[in-house]
Amino acid sequence: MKKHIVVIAGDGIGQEVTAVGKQVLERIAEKFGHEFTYDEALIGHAAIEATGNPLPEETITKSKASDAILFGAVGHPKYDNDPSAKVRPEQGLLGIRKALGLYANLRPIKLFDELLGASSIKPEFLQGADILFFRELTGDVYFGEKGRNEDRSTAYDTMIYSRYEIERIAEKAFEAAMTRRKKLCSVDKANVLESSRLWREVVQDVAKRYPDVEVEHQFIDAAAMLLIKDPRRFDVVLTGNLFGDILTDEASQIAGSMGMLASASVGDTVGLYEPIHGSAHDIAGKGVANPLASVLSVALMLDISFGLKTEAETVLAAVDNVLKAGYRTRDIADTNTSSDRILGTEAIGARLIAELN
Ligand SMILES: NC(=O)C1=CN([C@@H]2O[C@H](COP(=O)(O)OP(=O)(O)OC[C@H]3O[C@@H](n4cnc5c(N)ncnc54)[C@H](O)[C@@H]3O)[C@@H](O)[C@H]2O)C=CC1
Ligand SMILES: CC(C)CC(=O)C(=O)O
Ligand SMILES: [Mg+2]
Repeated sequence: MKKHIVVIAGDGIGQEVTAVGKQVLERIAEKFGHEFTYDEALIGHAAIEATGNPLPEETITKSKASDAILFGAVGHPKYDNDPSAKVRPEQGLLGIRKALGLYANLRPIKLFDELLGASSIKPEFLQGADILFFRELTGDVYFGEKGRNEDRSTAYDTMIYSRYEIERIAEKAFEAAMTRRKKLCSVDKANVLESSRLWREVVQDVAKRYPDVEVEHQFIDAAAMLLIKDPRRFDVVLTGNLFGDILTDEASQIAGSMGMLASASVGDTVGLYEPIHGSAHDIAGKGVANPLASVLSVALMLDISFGLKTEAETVLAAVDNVLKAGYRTRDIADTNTSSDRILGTEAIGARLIAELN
């Protein structure tokens, strides 16, 4: 199979983990006789430095012409600590999602058995947890009108959703629930927010077309609590952009670490595959970042964009085997991990490649 992949590594650990993700793609192509070609594109802080723009036009053009995108992360402390910055790396990521119509962000939360001890949640509440988040990605407060009043002493961001935006992501989530345990939890704040009341209304309407799916509605505050109290009660979780962003960082603790959660951003055009984490300034450049979220994002790309199920399963099995052999990056190490098994980003990448031989 011939495929063209654009690699947008971005900032901080985005560079480090995406290098491993790309190596896995290259190894899979070699092993299964596929012809994958690659191009690189700029985004975020790296793009601002080079062009003044967090999302250069060329990045959009290259992305639209590709079969899939492997994305790393954006972000730089310079902007995080400067509230008045006019351009920000994060605009690059929000911009590419909008430009490519990537309205559905699928975030699977699956605990590898070997990582039961890595989570801060007690193992007896975790075993068997398997959740698929559908986070809406191109609407909500991230894209609504925002601004300041004249003397800049008041600021606003608008939480806004249209029926159409809610309906299309809800349909995707219900379709997924039909292939899983047929349970769907929609998360909103309909007791307070008008946009959430529309959200709930539309989800209830879509639910009528899926009578086999057991639907529940939870408010975001309670959902955040239930996720940690009893993660196994959830199958598919459907929610908006902001709530999904927050809940899935929380859910990373079910899988052991932010470095374990992959995602697929899909919609109208080409799919973009990205770890859920950011550029992690605190560990960037130290060679210790966990690249498995990028590798698991590659598995999602092989499966969803290319339909290469065996290849995707081969990647998952390689990750599982590396973990079974006891290798860990330090974020997923626990008291039972011997120090010679705690590896850096490149070294665990090399173990994975060896596993794929
Ligand atoms: N998708 C993206 O590009 C995102 C970008 N950001 C940006 O990233 C920058 C840092 O933001 P934070 O709030 O610190 O979020 P973050 O996700 O970068 O890091 C949060 C915590 O998780 C750890 N972590 C994250 N990924 C890891 C990995 N692969 N291996 C080991 N540990 C990992 C970090 O060391 C940090 O302690 C900011 O500029 C922010 O705007 C934040 C979230 C998502
Ligand atoms: C720029 C942010 C919205 C990125 C983020 O935190 C995410 O998509 O999870
Ligand atoms: Mg986030």
